[in-house]
Amino acid sequence: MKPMLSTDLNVAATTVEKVKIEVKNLNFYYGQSKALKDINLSLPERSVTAFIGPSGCGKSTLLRVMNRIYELYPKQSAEGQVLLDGKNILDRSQDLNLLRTKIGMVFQKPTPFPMSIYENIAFGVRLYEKLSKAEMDSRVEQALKRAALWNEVKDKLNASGLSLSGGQQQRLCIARTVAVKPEVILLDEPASALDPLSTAKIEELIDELQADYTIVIVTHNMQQAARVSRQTAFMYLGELVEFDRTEKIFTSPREKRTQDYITGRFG
Ligand SMILES: Nc1ncnc2c1ncn2[C@@H]1O[C@H](COP(=O)(O)OP(=O)(O)OP(=O)(O)O)[C@@H](O)[C@H]1O
Repeated sequence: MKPMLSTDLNVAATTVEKVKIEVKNLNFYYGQSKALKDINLSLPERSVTAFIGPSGCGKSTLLRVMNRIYELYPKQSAEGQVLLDGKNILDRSQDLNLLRTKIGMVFQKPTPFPMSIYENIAFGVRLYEKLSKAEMDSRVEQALKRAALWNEVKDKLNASGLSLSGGQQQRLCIARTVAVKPEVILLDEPASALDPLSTAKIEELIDELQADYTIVIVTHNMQQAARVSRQTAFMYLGELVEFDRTEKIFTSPREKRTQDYITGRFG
């Protein structure tokens, strides 16, 4: 357990709390092009952290490093460390399957599998655990309840996941992520394709989930960052410009570039 120090620039909290993810001297490359420049930040456990900044500043790249999804693509590489509970997940000896059970990810566009609502959830669980039918039924129900979708789908668990509305599909994807019992949930603009009502539901859900999970959200929407997160990282041109408590970032940021961005002067 590593305490956060309130004197450090990259520290969001003033109280001592457990750091879940610590990014150290992280650089990221798409081929020759450097997309992340010496990023350092510590994310506290069981709270929501938002990444904000203008298009192309590296928010999604930073999120994608956190579960090594970039490794699926040739010519993408990371240098430095991302420590999950003190262990470097970028270390090749780390088991990728185990990592993916610990760190789940939800994408901008809802991506249900072309299978039933029930199977959308059971499929991922089966990859990692052998459960009886009753146990699986219970896991599916719990996950759907957690994602605030149970009441809407409990009578049609055999219907296709694709038959749901966009907002319901996104909650199904969150249920699918929650069902494998991760420790961290990465959300890449999870509400940007949704209407205001569905967006509000997703935000409520994020608020509830932070009691049990460490959540990182990339968002273009500054009001959303202000509503859902406890700490916010402002990025610009691949650099982490400022990281602090969300209230501080939005009311009295330390850096002029942050001030200019949050007041809409660029971006
Ligand atoms: N697959 C890729 N190949 C090459 N360069 C890429 C690739 N994906 C992203 N980049 C570049 O890396 C930089 C950071 O992109 P990234 O998608 O992380 O930004 P972002 O802040 O999430 O942007 P947005 O808000 O528009 O999604 C940009 O300059 C982008 O052009």
